[in-house]
Formats: sequence, structure tokens, C-alpha cells
Amino acid sequence: MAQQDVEPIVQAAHVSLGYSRKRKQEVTIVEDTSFSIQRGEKFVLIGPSGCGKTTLLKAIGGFLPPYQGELLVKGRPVQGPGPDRAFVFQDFEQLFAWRTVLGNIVYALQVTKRLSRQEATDKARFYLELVDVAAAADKYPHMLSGGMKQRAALARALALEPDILLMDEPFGALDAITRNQLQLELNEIWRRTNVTIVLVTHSIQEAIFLGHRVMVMSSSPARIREIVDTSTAEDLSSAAFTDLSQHLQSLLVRQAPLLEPVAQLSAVE
Ligand SMILES: Nc1ncnc2c1ncn2[C@@H]1O[C@H](COP(=O)(O)OP(=O)(O)OP(=O)(O)O)[C@@H](O)[C@H]1O
Repeated sequence: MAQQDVEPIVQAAHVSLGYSRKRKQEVTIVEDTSFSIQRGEKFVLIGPSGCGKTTLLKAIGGFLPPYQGELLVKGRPVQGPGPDRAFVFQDFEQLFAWRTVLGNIVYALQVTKRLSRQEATDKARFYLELVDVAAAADKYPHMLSGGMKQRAALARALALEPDILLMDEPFGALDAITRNQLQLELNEIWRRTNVTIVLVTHSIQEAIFLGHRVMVMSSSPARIREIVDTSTAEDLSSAAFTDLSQHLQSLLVRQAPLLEPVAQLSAVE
């Protein structure tokens, strides 16, 4: 296989992230973190509330440069946001309220991909079908349920045909039944598109069900506790699923020793 085929799509080496406060030093949120994500992988971030999961997602998305270390996407340092990385958030209000569902996607495609109206409409309809929200194409966001809004947001993100889909608790505000349905569908969509997914969640069950690997983070500042392979445990009733749940739970509640940065790198190679 050619070198470029095996190169990770995301590589973080000793990355530290923080926010500067007025006239004060940078506050470190994520410290000395090293990991890599393979193309086509579903990589999940989990950790205590406020530990820095979204901060890491923002850095991959190009909204927050590391103040230390190196963060590469497709082999190049991240220099800002781009259409190769699309976000889906938890917030139900991420669509433009004054455009229909179809109009939201067509607009995104015209602005970011410079497609003609017809090309954008055709592509938008394809992704609305894929995410099973085609029936709502001509509706405005306020006319949709929470689940439909998340489907529409997912369709818009997928329509950009990004290399990486960055998902920040996308199903966190949904009821349990809708959430389970969308988890199943996301796995199916991934099978059809093979898009790389980096997903933040608070749910251990969701992390195992959706992720190939789950990166468990500590807090204050965030470092990596462990990167757990969950690729073989999709069946919720299996013993492997239960064992992994217990393992992730224990990593989240107890003060397990942190992976040294050197071990983090070898763990992902
Ligand atoms: N723009 C910002 N400026 C300053 N501090 C910020 C900013 N955004 C986030 N923070 C702080 O960074 C820390 C990590 O926040 P982040 O949202 O990354 O955590 P999280 O793990 O995603 O949280 P949660 O699980 O609750 O969604 C928090 O202490 C938060 O207050």
C-alpha cells in the first residue's frame, strides 16, 4: 500500500491547547496530547464534563491553534477551518431559521463548494435521502422535531463531502428512542460513505456502539487516560460490550494513571 494510503488523517503530537485570558497567562485545557486517527475511522472522545473534549474538536476543526505541539490533518499543519472538516453540534438551532431544510443545504453547498443551484439541489436531495429526511426538504427548521433537525444538520454536513465529520454530542439532546435510531443510522451512513468521524459523547454505550476506538480523557488539564479499541463490540448484548462498558466506566471514575506521551504515540501506531 502506498505511504499516503496509510498516513493517519489526523496526527497530534504533544499538543497543548488553551484559551488566553485578558492580561493573564494562557489557561491550559488540553496538555501534551498525542494520538492519531486513521482515515475512515470512527474515533470517539469521552471524559468528564468540561475536561476539554470540545476544545480538542475545535482544534481539529481549525478554530483553535495549539500553543504547543503539532496537529496535522492529512499530513499538513491545521491552519484554520475548511470544507474538508464539517461540524454537527448538539444544538437543535444550527440551521438557518429563514431557509428550508433543502435551502440550508443548497446554500452551504453554493457558498463552500461554489456549485450551481442545480448541482447543489441534486446533491442536497441525495443526502436528504441518505439521512432519511427527504420528506422535510421544504419545511423550515421551526416545523421539525429535534430528531429531524439533527438529521437535517447531519445531511448538510455530509453534503459537503468532508474528509472528517466532527460531531459534538450530536444526539445528546434527543429522547432515548430517537437517539438509538440515529445511532443505528449513523453506523449505516458510515458504512455507505466511509467518512472519518470524530465524535464527542457523554454516553459510554454510544461511545462503544459507534466507535472503533474510544479516547478516554482526564481533566484539569485534559490528558489521555487510555485509547480503547471498541471495534469488535457493536452488539449491545454481548459480553465484550459489557466488559468494555465496565472498563470505560472505571477509567472515567477512578484516577487511573495517565498514558505517558511516548506511550500514547506507540499505542496508536
Ligand atoms: N472560548 C473559551 N474561552 C475560555 N475558556 C473556554 C472557552 N471555551 C471553553 N472554555 C473552557 O475550557 C474548558 C473545557 O471546555 P470544553 O467545552 O472543551 O469541555 P468539554 O469536555 O467539551 O465539556 P462538556 O463535556 O461539558 O461539553 C472548560 O473549563 C471551559 O470553561
